[in-house]
Amino acid sequence: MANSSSSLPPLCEKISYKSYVLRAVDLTIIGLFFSLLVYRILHMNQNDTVWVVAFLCESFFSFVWLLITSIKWSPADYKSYPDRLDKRAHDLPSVDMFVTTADPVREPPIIVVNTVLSLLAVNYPANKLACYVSDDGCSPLTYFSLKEASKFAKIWVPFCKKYNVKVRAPFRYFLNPVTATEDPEFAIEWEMTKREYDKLTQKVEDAEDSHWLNADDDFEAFSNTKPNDHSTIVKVIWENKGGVGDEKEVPHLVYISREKRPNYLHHYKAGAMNFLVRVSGLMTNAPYMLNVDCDMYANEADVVRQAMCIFLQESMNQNHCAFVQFPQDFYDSNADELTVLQSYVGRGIAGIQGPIYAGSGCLHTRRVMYGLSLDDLEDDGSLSSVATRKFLAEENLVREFGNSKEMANSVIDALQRKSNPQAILTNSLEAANEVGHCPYEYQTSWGKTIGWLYDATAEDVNTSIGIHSRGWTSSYISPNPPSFLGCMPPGGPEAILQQRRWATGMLEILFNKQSPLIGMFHRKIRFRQRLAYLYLSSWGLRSIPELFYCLLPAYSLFHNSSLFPKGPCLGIIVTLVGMHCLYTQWEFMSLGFSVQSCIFDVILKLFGISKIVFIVTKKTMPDTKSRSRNGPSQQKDDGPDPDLGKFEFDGSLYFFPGTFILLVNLAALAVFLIDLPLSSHIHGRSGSGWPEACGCVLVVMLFLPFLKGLYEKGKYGIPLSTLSKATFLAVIFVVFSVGK
Ligand SMILES: O=c1ccn([C@@H]2O[C@H](COP(=O)(O)OP(=O)(O)O[C@H]3O[C@H](CO)[C@@H](O)[C@H](O)[C@H]3O)[C@@H](O)[C@H]2O)c(=O)[nH]1
Ligand SMILES: [Mn+2]
Repeated sequence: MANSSSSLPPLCEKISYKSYVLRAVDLTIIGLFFSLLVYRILHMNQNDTVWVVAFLCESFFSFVWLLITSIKWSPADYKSYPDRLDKRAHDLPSVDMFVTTADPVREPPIIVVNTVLSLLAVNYPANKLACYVSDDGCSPLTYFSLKEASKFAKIWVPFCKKYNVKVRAPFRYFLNPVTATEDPEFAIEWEMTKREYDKLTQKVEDAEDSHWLNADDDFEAFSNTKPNDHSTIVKVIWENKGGVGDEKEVPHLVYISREKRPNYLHHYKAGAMNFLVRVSGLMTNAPYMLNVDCDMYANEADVVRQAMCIFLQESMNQNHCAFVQFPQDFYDSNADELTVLQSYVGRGIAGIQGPIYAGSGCLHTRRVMYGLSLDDLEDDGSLSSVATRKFLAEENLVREFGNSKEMANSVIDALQRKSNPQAILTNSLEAANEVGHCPYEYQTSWGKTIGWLYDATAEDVNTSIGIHSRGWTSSYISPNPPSFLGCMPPGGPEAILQQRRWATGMLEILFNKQSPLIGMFHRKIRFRQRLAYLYLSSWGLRSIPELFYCLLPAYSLFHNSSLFPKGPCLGIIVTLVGMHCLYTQWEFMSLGFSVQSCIFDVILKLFGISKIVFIVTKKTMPDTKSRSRNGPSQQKDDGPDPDLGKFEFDGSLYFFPGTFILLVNLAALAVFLIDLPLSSHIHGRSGSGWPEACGCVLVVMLFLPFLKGLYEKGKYGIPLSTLSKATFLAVIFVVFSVGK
């Protein structure tokens, strides 16, 4: 492992992005919020309900801004130097790589195949890697595709290593044709590899509607199964037995699907992750575990080495890093908001106790996942005597990790940092099946204190709090080019469904036993880290004051009451809004995004809160095959897709609040403009006026995609049913606000 001589240059460096200008801006905004609140309190008795509601909303926004300022105060991340790794570490630690998939329709197997291939081909000793795919869909098609992929891997992996290919997901790699200047030997191999990849995609495509299933014994396990009703399936697709030539370059590949029965809780992805942890523990028991969603391929061959730079360096510094998180980047452009959020908020949190685990693109340490606290370790990283007694006693092992002797042994090895992988993977098949049974976790600590935690749909943030609460830190590295790329649903129903799942999942955390609200001052989580979790978990709640605030300007116009301060104090709110807009614009633009993209941000946040199940988001990929058939000459002139980034609507209730807000504000503006010539005579100084009208204009601008949706047709237009319901409610709203 790492050699501790300190004369060598470090494997990684912490980079601080502290900026006094940004701090000043953040503090000024807090100051403005504060003045506004004071003004509202001083004038409370001269104004009516609007004033009180505005005061409440603004108090909430001020609090959120306080949290944001605390988060962004000292941003940092790590830069790693993978080139230095070979000199430092003679024997790199092994890594188990996990991929989760759940639905062969929403997550087409060819996407899973590409992710798996990109992992099998990473730049790391093949005998130190193993790839496990968990399939919650129990799909023979996925299994078949992976089998075919493992054959192609014997061509693909050596090809990538020979030519030092950067992007090792074939569907991305083959987007760029070979250029004429390339070495002829390379060109021939490129053509050959591409042909094989095309064959693979063809086979996967054809398999969708063929009936080979019954003919092949290997698929027997899948007969008469339903995704939510079947026994455990564990299949070693490819075992790296050392061997010679190309074969020894391909790491192990294992397909697993845990038992499911309709009357058992399966805990979605977290349940799948815990099964992955157990099966890999039985088979290879690597000290590190990389996990990605099935659409997140490794975009950079050195990913694992980059993370190792942190782990191996940290262990020398006694810095106790539990996991290394890469940012979630996307190859389709539906995720601008998320990218911006990660860049500022992500790095901010990374500078406190370490980034929050984001569910994908992360390397975890197995020991930490087995529930260890920082206190359980001696300085040299071995278990303390108290921890040894606590964790390694046989009855404890059974109680915590379940009733499997093999599992208990593998846990002991892992906690004591002895890797002891199985000489022959298939020897562990029986034990692996056993730990996949529905009742296996019953009354154990899986999902409670061990592994991925269960009591929230946002299992990532929840698990992350658990780790930070035990005193561990984590590290964030965001190399350029990005290490992992995934896909995001386009703006519209799919995106809102996803955001709603996130919002509710995080809200569950606010109220579960790990809540950042309770126990603010005990446990080993740092205070500002807790504030960061509070910011994230209360994210969904923000929609309520935001919704009210969007209706206030219109209400005040109808009701002729003033919403904003009068006279020079109006300057407070103008500066506040102006500064905030400019600031957000700057954040987006400095990362190279357009102005429009930040508008989606606001809109997507305005939607519902209720309990929700984990509906897997739909994944799509660019069509490499049709491109290649057109020949390289036509590749470049694919103009920009005119529908790209357009907002889609459907008849669901999600679009109702947005449409309603838009209509109310448009109506208020219309009334204001008609009334304008008269109003100066009728209304006194206390009523509403231009500032409130400007407020309405601002709201309409925020809802620009909805405004466009009023005119567009088809899926880009707001459906008539939503429109009529929203109109109906808007009329009631107008009558109510005028009448009082
Ligand atoms: O019952 C389930 C449901 C989902 N998944 C897998 O979980 C992953 C994430 O699901 P996806 O629908 O892509 O959700 P996203 O919203 O895109 O995922 C983000 O948010 C999730 C939490 O809400 C995290 O788990 C993810 O890692 C994070 O990328 C996918 O690989 C799924 O196959 C399962 O294995 N079993
Ligand atoms: Mn996803």
